[in-house]
Amino acid sequence: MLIGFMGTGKSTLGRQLARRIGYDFIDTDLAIEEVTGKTVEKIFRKDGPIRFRSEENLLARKLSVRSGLVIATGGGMVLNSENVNLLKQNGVLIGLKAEAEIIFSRVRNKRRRPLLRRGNLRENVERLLREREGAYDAADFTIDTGKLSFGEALNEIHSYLKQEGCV
Ligand SMILES: Nc1ncnc2c1ncn2[C@@H]1O[C@H](COP(=O)(O)OP(=O)(O)O)[C@@H](O)[C@H]1O
Ligand SMILES: O=C(O)C1=C[C@@H](OP(=O)(O)O)[C@@H](O)[C@H](O)C1
Ligand SMILES: [Mg+2]
Repeated sequence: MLIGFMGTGKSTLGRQLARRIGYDFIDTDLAIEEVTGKTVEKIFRKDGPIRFRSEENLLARKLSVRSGLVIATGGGMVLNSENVNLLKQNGVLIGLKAEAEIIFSRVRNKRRRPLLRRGNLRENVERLLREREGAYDAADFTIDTGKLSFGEALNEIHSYLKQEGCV
C-alpha cells in the first residue's frame, strides 16, 4: 500500500506497480467515489471533510482483510492511526515523499484536491506539509519520487517487496 502527501505519485505509481506484479489495484479515492456516487470534491463540499474521513475509515476496515492488492491511499488516510493499524495488519506500507517545490508543481493544475482549492496553493501545500509532519513515518520503506524517474521508483518498490518476500 502506498502512503504519502498529495502529488507524491501514489495513484500513478500504484497503478503501474499493480500491473507489474500482477495484483489488482485500488485507489481509495476512486473506491470512495464509487460507493458514494459522488466525486471526492463533492463529498468535501457538500458533506464535509469529516464524512470523507469516515468513508476512508470504512474502506480501511474493508481493505484490511484483503490481500493481493496494490492500494493507493489518499494523502489523508494515515492521519487516522486506526487506519494505519488496520492497513498494517495485512500489508506493507510504502511511503512516497517529495520536496514541497516538486509537490507544488505536480498538484498545480489538479482540480480533484479540495484541500488545495482555496487560497494560495503554495501556502496550502506548505501548511499541510507542516501540519502533517511525521504522519507518513508510519511507512515501512520510503522513497523520494522527486529524485527518481517512474521506472526507478517502481524498481525501488519492487526490489523492496521482493526482499521482504511479499512478491
Ligand atoms: N517520478 C515520479 N513519480 C511519481 N509521479 C510523478 C513522477 N514524475 C512526475 N510525476 C507526476 O506527479 C503526479 C502525481 O500525481 P498522483 O499520482 O495523482 O499522486 P497522488 O496520488 O500521490 O496524489 C502525476 O501527474 C505524475 O505524472
Ligand atoms: O491529503 C489529503 O487529505 C487528500 C488527498 C487526496 O488524495 P491524493 O493524495 O491521492 O491526492 C484526496 O484523498 C483528498 O483530496 C484528500
Ligand atoms: Mg491519488
